[in-house]
Amino acid sequence: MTTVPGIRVDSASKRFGDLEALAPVELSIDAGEIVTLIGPSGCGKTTLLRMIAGLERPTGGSITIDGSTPDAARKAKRIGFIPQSPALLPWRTVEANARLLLDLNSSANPAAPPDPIDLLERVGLGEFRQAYPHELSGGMQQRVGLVRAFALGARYLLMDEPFAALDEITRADMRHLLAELCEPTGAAVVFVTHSLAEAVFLSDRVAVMRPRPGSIVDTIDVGLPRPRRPELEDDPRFFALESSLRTTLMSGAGRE
Ligand SMILES: Nc1ncnc2c1ncn2[C@@H]1O[C@H](COP(=O)(O)OP(=O)(O)OP(=O)(O)O)[C@@H](O)[C@H]1O
Repeated sequence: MTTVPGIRVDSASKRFGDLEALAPVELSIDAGEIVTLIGPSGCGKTTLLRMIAGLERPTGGSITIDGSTPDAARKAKRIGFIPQSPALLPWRTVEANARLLLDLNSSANPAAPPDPIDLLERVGLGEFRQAYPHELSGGMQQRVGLVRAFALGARYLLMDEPFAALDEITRADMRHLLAELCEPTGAAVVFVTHSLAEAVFLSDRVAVMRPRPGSIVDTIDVGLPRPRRPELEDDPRFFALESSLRTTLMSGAGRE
């Protein structure tokens, strides 16, 4: 059997009753690529992400991950899903929360996943291993959420506005941290956001969406070298890309 590597969204569409949430969408994401979905509220970003995660079934078309169904990919631990709120278990310590997905998925991942303790050190939470979630700030909790997802060693990480609830400064720290974590693991990321800065800083490509019905109107190649460092946000190329993405977003929403 030939395996098609990466995430392939082939004319996938979604209806909720009478509502056409997503018109047929085409999207290909290669191994190791970081792709952002951006667009106004209600354009179907979460719906598309949930279909890729196998949490919603497309009404039409198909989605494959390394040649298998999203459901099979999730069961094989190829996919990690990171929601807006990290939903840590209050009765488990930081370290036990970081290990949670490993504990729930007893069969070993074929690719040796990174050690959660090392990851906690890398994200600056080494001293908080024995703390409980209520003792942490929102940004620290989301860092535990990232560690928990990366510790699973999944090849594909699907993130639904993971930093939306954080203040601007913490949010910037988090995107810098995420970019750093992605490099050694080589994980591909599909990242949903409303933030132009997050889209430009993190992505290899940005898929711009519009609503009624949800669709991808343009895909922008960011073309900046990786690894991305925080200084990039002072680079004129960063501002130029942010501005061009804003224009595409406004015209996609019919506001030009
Ligand atoms: N389970 C559901 N049942 C019915 N309608 C739904 C369901 N999930 C989403 N929708 C509808 O589908 C459309 C797309 O929703 P979705 O949450 O994917 O948009 P979004 O782009 O992620 O929005 P936001 O940026 O506000 O999170 C919306 O009109 C929404 O009301």
